[in-house]
Amino acid sequence: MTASVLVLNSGSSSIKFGLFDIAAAEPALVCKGLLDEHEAKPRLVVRSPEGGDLFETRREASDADSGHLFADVLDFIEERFADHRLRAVGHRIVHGGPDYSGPVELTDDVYAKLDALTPLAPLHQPRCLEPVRTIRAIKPDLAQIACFDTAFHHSMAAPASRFALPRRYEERGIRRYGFHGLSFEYVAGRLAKIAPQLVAKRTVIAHLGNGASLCALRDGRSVDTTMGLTPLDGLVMGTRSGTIDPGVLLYLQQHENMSVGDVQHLLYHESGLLGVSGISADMRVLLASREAAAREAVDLFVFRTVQEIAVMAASLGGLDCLVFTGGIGEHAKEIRAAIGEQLGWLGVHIDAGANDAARDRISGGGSTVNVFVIPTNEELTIARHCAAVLRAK
Ligand SMILES: Nc1ncnc2c1ncn2[C@@H]1O[C@H](COP(=O)(O)OP(=O)(O)O)[C@@H](O)[C@H]1O
Ligand SMILES: CC(=O)OP(=O)(O)O
Ligand SMILES: [Mg+2]
Repeated sequence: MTASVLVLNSGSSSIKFGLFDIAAAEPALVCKGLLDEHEAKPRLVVRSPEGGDLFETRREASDADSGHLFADVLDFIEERFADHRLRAVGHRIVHGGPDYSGPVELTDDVYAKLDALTPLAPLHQPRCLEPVRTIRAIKPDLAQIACFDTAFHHSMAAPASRFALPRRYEERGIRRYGFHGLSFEYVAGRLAKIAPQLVAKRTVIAHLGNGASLCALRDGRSVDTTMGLTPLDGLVMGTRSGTIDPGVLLYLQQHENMSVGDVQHLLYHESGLLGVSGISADMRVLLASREAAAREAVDLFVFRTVQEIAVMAASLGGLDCLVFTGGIGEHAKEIRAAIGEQLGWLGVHIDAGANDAARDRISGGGSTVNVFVIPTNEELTIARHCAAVLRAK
């Protein structure tokens, strides 16, 4: 029997999963898939590592909570990969709060602590935790392991981690945590393989997806990031505002008759690319649109990303390396080109041909900053953590 782990990656716009063989030191992908809840009949798709179709099923909307779809995934794996022994399910958990700087087994106590962090990631935490409960109900003896978006940033110290609030709030855990850590960890590892001479250099990784954030790294460790207590801070995102004058929130509540819940909904679900364009949260749609408002939303996304890259460079005292990742970072060459153009003053020069090809290094000869595109792999990071936890058991 081959030992394997199932990895679930619940993001704000997608639920991805992967089955990994963990017999060797490096986990090997056996199959991957997607739970697509956006269509009328939610769909489960499973593919081979090369992308070939292995399995697809749809559920009637009335019968389509993701619990049922997770049960379908487990059934499929048991049937199709009968020679595998599933040792654990690894979960991407967005918020780990102050307590977790590494992966941890999901006991009832841990689950309760993570559930209590829901107000700090209302868009994500319930989606991350729901499959834990479903799988516990179906397979109570199967180990489940939490891997946190926040863990990679535990190396971040004051002043980067601090808000300018009275200190008693920091004592209660109100500080900057940062997210997308599983992605930053993977990309930093890949960069160390592709360009080992750059590990000690001043690096910014731009994870630009539906959620988006930057990480400033020194010696491969996070020293600053654009997200804070919640994944609402920093860059413009699909439906999230990113950094906003806190006075706006007070004004909306005091003078626009909005409740706290209304403001939360506005900032998490109605803002960002969707709010500014009035068209879509999807960068592909905006880039293809001829509407002025679509262009303006894209311009604001680029402008804020450029500004924050400069902020990260200030935290590092300069910039030697810039890496693009995430759905937009990996696929939207127009966005990379626009960001590169506006960062010329910082020594960034992106080669147009290399940018089109989008493989590894995309900086031109005259660039003092090494620019890369590195596709992220949060699932593999989780599989590695799970394998390490199981080995230590
Ligand atoms: N070819 C592409 N061109 C431009 N944007 C793209 C392309 N492919 C994906 N994207 C964008 O990537 C974003 C989703 O990023 P992704 O990292 O997959 O999301 P999530 O944060 O849910 O994991 C969407 O805005 C989507 O439009
Ligand atoms: C933390 C976060 O924003 O995640 P995602 O990009 O999956 O929305
Ligand atoms: Mg994501």
